[in-house]
Amino acid sequence: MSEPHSPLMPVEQALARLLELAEAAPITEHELVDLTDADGRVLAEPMVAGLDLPPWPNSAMDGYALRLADWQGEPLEVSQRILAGMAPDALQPGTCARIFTGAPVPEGADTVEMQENVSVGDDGHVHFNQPLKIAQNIRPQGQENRKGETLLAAGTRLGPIELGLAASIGLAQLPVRRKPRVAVLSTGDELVEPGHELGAGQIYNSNRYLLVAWLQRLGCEVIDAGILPDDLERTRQALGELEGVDLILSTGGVSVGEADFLGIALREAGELALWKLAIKPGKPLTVGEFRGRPVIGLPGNPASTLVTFGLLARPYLLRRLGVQKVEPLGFNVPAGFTWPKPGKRREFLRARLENGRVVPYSNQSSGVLRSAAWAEGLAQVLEGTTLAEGDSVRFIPMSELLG
Ligand SMILES: Nc1nc2c(c(=O)[nH]1)N[C@H]1C(S)=C(S)[C@@H](COP(=O)(O)OP(=O)(O)OC[C@H]3O[C@@H](n4cnc5c(N)ncnc54)[C@H](O)[C@@H]3O)O[C@H]1N2
Ligand code: MOO
Ligand SMILES: [Mg+2]
Repeated sequence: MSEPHSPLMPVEQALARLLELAEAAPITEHELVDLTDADGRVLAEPMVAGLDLPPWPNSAMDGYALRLADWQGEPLEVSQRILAGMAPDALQPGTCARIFTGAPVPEGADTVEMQENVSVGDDGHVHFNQPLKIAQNIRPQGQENRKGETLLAAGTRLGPIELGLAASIGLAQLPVRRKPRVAVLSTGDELVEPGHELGAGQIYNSNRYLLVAWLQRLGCEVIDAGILPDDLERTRQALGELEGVDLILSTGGVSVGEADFLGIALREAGELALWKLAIKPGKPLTVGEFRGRPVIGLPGNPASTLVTFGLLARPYLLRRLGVQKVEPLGFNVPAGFTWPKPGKRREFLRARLENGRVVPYSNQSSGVLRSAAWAEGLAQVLEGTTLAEGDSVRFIPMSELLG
C-alpha cells in the first residue's frame, strides 16, 4: 500500500470536503407526503401559513367575557354561554357571556375574567371582584402567525413539532425531498447474518443492522446489497451493479490489509476524495466514486462505523437534502477522567454523564460495540491535548446523532 506515512486529515477538513461534495450532488426531486408519513423527511419548500392563527380571538381561561369600556363595576347578567366549537352571537350591551377556554370571544367583548375571581349572585348576576385589564385572558387573532407568514424554511428536517405545526395551519400533506437511495454493502469473508450458526473464524454482521435502522430514521430508502466477500473482482462487480443509487455505503475493507479491497477498487476507479483521517475510531474512512456514484467506505470495526457514520456520513446525507444545520452541537461538560498523553487523532470516546461529569466506557476498542450501547454520547478529546479531571470536554449526546 502506498503512502504509509501520509498525514492524517483533520476531522473538520474532512467534514468540509464531504459537505462540498454533498452540495455538488443535491437530491432535489420533491414529493407530497401525508403528515403521518413525513417524520424525519426534509421540507422541500417554505411552509407558509394560509390563515391567521388563531383564526379568531379566543378565551385563554374558563370564565366570563365582557366589554370593559361599558362596565361601571356593577354585577352583570349572563346573556349567552359559549363553548369551544360554537359560533357566538355578538355580546348584548350591558351583559357578560359565560365562556370557556378555546371558545371564540364574541364580537363586542374585549376582556375575559377567570371564574375563580368572580362570584355569582342568587339572581345569576356575575360580580367581578378584582380589577380588570382590557384584553386580559384573550388570545387575539393572528397572535401566533399571520396569513402569508413563513413558518418553516425549506430544508427544515421535519419532526413531531414541525408536523404538529403544519397540522395547526390545516396542511394535510407537505412537499418533501425524495428519499435518498442508499445501498448498504457489508464486506468481509468472516461475516454471517444473525440467525445462522457461526462457523470457525466467523462473526455476525452487526454493521448492517446498525446502518439500516439508522438510515431509515434519516428518511433514506435502503437498498440492502448484502455481504460482499473479500475479493477484488467481486468488489468491482458489486460496485458496478449498484446502479440508480444516490450513495453506496459500505463497511470494512478500507484499511491496508491484504483482504481490504474496497479502497483498492475505489482508487482504481478514480481519485479518492478522502482517506486516512485524524479520527479515532475511524481513521481509514474512505470516500470516492465508482462510475459516477458516490461511495463512502466506513471502516469495519463497529464503533468506527458508528462514529464515522454519525459525524461524517450523516451530515453528508442531510446536506444532500438541503439541510443546513447538519453538525451535532453537543455541549461542554467537565471530564470525569484524565488524558495524560496527547494523541495524533481526535478521539470520540463512548461515554456517559455521571454526577455532571463525563465518564468513558472502560474499553474503547473500536471493535467493542457494547461501549456505544452503554454510552449516552461521544466525548471529544482533541488531538494534541491532555486533560485533567474537571477540564471541559465536548459531549455529543447520541440522541443528536441518531435522529
Ligand atoms: N496495519 C494497519 N492495520 C490497521 C490500520 C492501520 O492503520 N494499519 N488501521 C486500523 C483501523 S484504525 C481500523 S478502523 C481498521 C479498519 O479496517 P477495515 O475498514 O479495513 O475493516 P476490516 O479489516 O474489513 O474489518 C475490521 C474489523 O471489523 C470487523 N467487521 C467488519 N465488518 C463488520 C461487520 N459488518 N459487522 C461486524 N464486524 C465487522 C472485522 O471482522 C474486523 O475485526 O483497520 C485497522 N487495521
Ligand atoms: O480508527 Mo480504528 O477505528 O481505531 O479501529
Ligand atoms: Mg481491514
